[in-house]
Amino acid sequence: MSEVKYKFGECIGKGNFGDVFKATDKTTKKVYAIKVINLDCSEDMGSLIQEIRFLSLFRSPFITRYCEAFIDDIQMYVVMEYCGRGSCSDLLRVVKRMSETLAAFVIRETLKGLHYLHTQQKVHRDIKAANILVTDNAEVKVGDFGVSGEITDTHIKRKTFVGTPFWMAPEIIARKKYGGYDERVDIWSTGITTIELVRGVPPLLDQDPMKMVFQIPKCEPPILKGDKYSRYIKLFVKDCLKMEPKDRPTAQSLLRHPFIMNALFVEFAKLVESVKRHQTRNPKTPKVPRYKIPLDWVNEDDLIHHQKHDNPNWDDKRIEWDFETLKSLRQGPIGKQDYIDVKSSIGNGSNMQIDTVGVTLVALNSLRGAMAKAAAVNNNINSHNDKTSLVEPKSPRLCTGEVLYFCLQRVYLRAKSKETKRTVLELINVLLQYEDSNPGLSAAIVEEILKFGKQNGSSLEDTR
Ligand SMILES: Nc1ncnc2c1ncn2[C@@H]1O[C@H](COP(=O)(O)OP(=O)(O)OP(=O)(O)O)[C@@H](O)[C@H]1O
Repeated sequence: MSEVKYKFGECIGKGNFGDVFKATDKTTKKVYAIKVINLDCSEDMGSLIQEIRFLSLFRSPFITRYCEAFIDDIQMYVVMEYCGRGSCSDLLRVVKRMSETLAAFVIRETLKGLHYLHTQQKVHRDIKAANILVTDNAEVKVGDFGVSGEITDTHIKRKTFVGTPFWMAPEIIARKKYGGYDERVDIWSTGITTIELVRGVPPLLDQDPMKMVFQIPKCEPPILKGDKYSRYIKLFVKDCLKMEPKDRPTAQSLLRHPFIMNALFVEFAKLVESVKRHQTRNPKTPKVPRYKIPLDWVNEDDLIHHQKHDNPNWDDKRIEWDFETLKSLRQGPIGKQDYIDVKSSIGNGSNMQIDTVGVTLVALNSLRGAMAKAAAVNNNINSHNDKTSLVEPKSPRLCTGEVLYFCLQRVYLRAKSKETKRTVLELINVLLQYEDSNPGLSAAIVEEILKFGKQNGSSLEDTR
């Protein structure tokens, strides 16, 4: 373990690839944000570091600066400019939704950042409120460009469930059909982010992300409906969300859009101030990082949070699940239609090339592969008349193991926070990977739950 020039403070965010920490340069005392990415394999690290070096040459007041990157063990540390107010998604957590003038300001600055990136031949690929950062002085900066995208191009990310597809342009999902994609994917995501800012959530957030992946390239683009929105914002969203990428305006031309003319810095600065006051009155408990960093790199005051993930008895009392949806989920046994939906959404993916979506092609393939293997194993067991097997291989519905993934998808929908959703996706991913090499685990879990249900049916009432 090497000496580092930074002292790590609290964990301020958790992304798909790792945690973000506030950190201080021990000599200059300057504060930075450091993204810690768990790479799990070393071969891609060199090219990632190269990429960060390249990105660190970028200079624009509308993008967060990359300062440097280093590696320790299997983790890469990306040192970035610190944006003290976090992301626009953090702001939305407090204010729920933004007025059109506020959203116009955020989008204007985002478009300036995108214009800069596009002139540098860089496509962001992941524009969403969570990647639009805000400084203490109410400056808005595009963050997280490059890093996530570059990881996408390595096998690290392809093995993993990443993000959610709600902001994703159709051509990223159906690359073959569109013959690739370019910077205009960022214009699509800007349209979705505009809706997210004024409504608090992107369109179709209540949908199953697995189904979304297949629907985005097929369905009509989302529109911003309702009398409370001006025709300018509706038109702006419509212009960004053109199915055909060549019909979308460039970032530069969108800067002259009538909606953008509404942008008011003063309003936004007031909002940032009021959120700051709110956060001072209700300080956030620092997040417990997912990945360990060497404890002697950590500031003493923050040690406790870094150590929590080592403590299996750590009891975080936050209620993470949307129990309101419990009733609708309990309306009776899951219908056949539900099963078919799951199957058909998996089946529809076969002719699509999927990249950085909530459910990757690899994950879907491994689900299919794992299930095929599990079915084969079960068939084999049954053909040998092994009476202990509960699996009906010729069942017209899902095989036993698939039920687990179906249920986990529903659990995903019930999770309230983004972080919990991610954890559920990770769980699905871990199961899929294990299932791939050792078919039968998912079926065994479902069988045990079914057995338990049969034996203890009445005691399975609401035990929450
Ligand atoms: N430079 C920064 N300054 C201050 N806070 C930051 C900075 N970068 C990220 N954060 C905080 O960390 C959170 C998580 O960021 P991160 O980029 O890891 O996640 P994400 O964008 O949600 O997911 P992904 O891994 O797909 O990029 C942000 O929402 C923000 O609150």
